[in-house]
Amino acid sequence: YLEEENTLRELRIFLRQICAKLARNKQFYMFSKPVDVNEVPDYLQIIKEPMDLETMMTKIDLHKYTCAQDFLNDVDLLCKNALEYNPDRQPADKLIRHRACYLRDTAYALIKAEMDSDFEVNCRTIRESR
Ligand SMILES: CC(=O)c1nc(NC(=O)[C@H]2CNCCN2)sc1-c1cc(O)cc(O)c1
Repeated sequence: YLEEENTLRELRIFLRQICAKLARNKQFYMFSKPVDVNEVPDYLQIIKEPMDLETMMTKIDLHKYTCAQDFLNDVDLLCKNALEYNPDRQPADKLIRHRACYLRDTAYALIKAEMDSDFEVNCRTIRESR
């Protein structure tokens, strides 16, 4: 009903700002679009549920997120995928793992800093009621 739609609209506007800010960061370039299987051919054999910032932006527009935690669950998935696909101690893997953890921690910090906690409680209530 109307108040709920206003709340969810405000959530989408907020999440688009967070997602755009993450996508602007050059360090997160490799997380900004779906993994290119030509670049990493074995990726889909190892990672069963890929996630990236462009897909998350599309999910916002498709009203797939009804609270900030739903969005952060996809941030966690993106990060977990990078840790699983890059387990080695070699520098290339360690750098990608570091950037994935930095992206995750940045997303949580941005949302905690910029989101009213009772706004998120309101969103969770709407999510539970649907
Ligand atoms: C996103 C991700 O997790 C990713 N991981 C990689 N790991 C490696 O290449 C490691 C794997 N272990 C052995 C040494 N190489 S490349 C890569 C990636 C980077 C892009 O610029 C675009 C893209 O679509 C995917």
